Amino acid sequence: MIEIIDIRKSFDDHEVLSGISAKFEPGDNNLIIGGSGSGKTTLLKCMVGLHEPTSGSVIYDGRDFTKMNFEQRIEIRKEIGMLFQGSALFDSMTVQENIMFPLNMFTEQSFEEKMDRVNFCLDRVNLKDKNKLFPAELSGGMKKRVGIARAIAMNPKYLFCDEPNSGLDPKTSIVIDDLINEITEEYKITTIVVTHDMNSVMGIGEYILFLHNGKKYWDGTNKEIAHTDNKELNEFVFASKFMEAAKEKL
Ligand SMILES: Nc1ncnc2c1ncn2[C@@H]1O[C@H](COP(=O)(O)OP(=O)(O)OP(=O)(O)O)[C@@H](O)[C@H]1O
Repeated sequence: MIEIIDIRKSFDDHEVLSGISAKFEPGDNNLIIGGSGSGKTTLLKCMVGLHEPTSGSVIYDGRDFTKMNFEQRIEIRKEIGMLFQGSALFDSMTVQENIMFPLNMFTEQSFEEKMDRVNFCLDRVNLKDKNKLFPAELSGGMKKRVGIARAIAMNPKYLFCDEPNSGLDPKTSIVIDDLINEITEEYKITTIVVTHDMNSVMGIGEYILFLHNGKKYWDGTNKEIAHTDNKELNEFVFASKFMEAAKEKL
């Protein structure tokens, strides 16, 4: 479980996160949603240590990450998998080398052990035998799947995904959502997904944290979201005529 307590973040005098608290449970797809500039990516970066919060705490299963020094944080970093926006694969490396990268960085495993893990992860994301391809030879959806394979290579307890569906067609987006959902349940990972994709919200949002202007405006489940009277959330989720009409049936 990851708990964030009263997270604040300012850049110069501009406060972009104003006291966010939430609990993200293992085995659940935890989604952070909100309009552009609402602070989603900044919150995610504060959680993994890419930004230091101005104040507040990030607790990983009882361990206060915010109080740790660089060395102490390494242990938690090893337990974190990240799927970055745009997949962030190394273009000069093959699929296999990309997935092996964290194993080379963080483990003392033999080459055979690492190969076993690479092949297991590739199989898990339905990319068996694609080891030798380079990122330029993959479709957008395949790149995301390689990104997921790399993110789970270290068998993470925590998985962070920053807009996993950006740039994908609706059908491929659902494939990626389903994969994240399956992996989360199967390995009881505490998964946190930053998204603006309404299909994801409705499809896999077991816990949804809605940010607006750097503040927590609402949290709840995808079942509850259609029945909220929160004005800002309604305007965000049901902005399109299609979603407005769909709401009646939810
Ligand atoms: N490194 C930075 N320095 C200064 N301001 C920043 C920095 N990073 C983010 N911001 C500001 O913080 C606010 C929140 O940005 P953030 O990227 O977290 O929003 P977001 O909800 O992820 O947006 P989007 O959906 O467009 O990616 C914005 O006003 C942005 O300009």
